Amino acid sequence: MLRIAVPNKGSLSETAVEMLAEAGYAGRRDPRALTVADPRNGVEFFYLRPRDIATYVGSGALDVGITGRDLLLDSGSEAVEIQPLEFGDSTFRFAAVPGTVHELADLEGRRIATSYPGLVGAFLAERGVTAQLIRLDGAVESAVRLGVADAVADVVSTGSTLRAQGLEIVGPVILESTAVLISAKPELLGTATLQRRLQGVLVARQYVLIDYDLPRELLSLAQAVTPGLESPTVSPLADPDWVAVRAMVPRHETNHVMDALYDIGARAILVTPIHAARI
Ligand SMILES: Nc1ncnc2c1ncn2[C@@H]1O[C@H](COP(=O)(O)OP(=O)(O)OP(=O)(O)O)[C@@H](O)[C@H]1O
Ligand SMILES: O=P(O)(O)OC[C@H]1O[C@H](OP(=O)(O)OP(=O)(O)O)[C@H](O)[C@@H]1O
Ligand SMILES: [Mg+2]
Repeated sequence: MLRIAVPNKGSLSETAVEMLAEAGYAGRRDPRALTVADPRNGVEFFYLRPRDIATYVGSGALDVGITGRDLLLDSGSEAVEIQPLEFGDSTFRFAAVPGTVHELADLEGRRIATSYPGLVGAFLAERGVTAQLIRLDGAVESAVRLGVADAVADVVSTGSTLRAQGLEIVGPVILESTAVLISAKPELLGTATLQRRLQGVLVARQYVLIDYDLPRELLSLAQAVTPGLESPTVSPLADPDWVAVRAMVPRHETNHVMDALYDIGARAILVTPIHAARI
């Protein structure tokens, strides 16, 4: 049984659980359950705090896990990132009251509040900056106004939490984070299947199938617009001068592609979602 750690709360939890369901795995019937066995798929799920997942996976107690890149690096765990999962994107930044900090060097000797002291400490040490890290559990943006820190280092998504506390982003990007699959033993039996299934979910989310009919003589023009992954499927129609074409297209390009195909001379252009994929 492959033992898989899944975030039980927080920003990453809902999408992680959805992705696993789309990948055909069993989920929790009881939302408070801490474990779910899925013998048919040869896996067992452990629902854990996202911050703890890298620790469990790094120690070998669990085989793979879903967590944030920032949380992985902060933990100092032995686990490594084996696949980005294309959700839970965030940036990790310093912030301070406008006019007080202009560049990284201005943080020298200052107090920086953060829930990610491992990540921030390593970043500062690599750049030769010595600061006092104030470790807080959350709502770190309040720390400056309340006088326990001179700056903060935290997850930024829209930036509205920072602004509401009278702070602005300062200094370099500490990290671009995203949800990732992590493991300390990626060669373990079953990990590759999990990865392929999750990749299938990503492909199904990113691509659609496009079908259209086309005068045969225009095929090379249309093929340039819809090259597909390998190459498009081209099938004969009853009318020997026409062909039917099928290809995968990035979802966000769908309408541009349909316009371009129509202009070339394609007709009966149909788009359908991909339910599941194994590439
Ligand atoms: N808007 C966001 N706020 C916080 N974390 C986010 C956000 N968007 C993505 N993330 C990612 O989610 C992970 C943090 O999740 P975690 O569950 O620890 O904190 P949380 O979502 O703030 O939940 P809570 O603070 O309620 O426990 C990090 O990897 C972080 O980069
Ligand atoms: O840039 P924004 O879109 O405002 O989002 C970022 C904020 O959201 C998170 O806080 P959360 O609500 O999880 O509270 P916490 O600080 O207690 O973790 C994060 O820690 C930032 O404070
Ligand atoms: Mg939070």
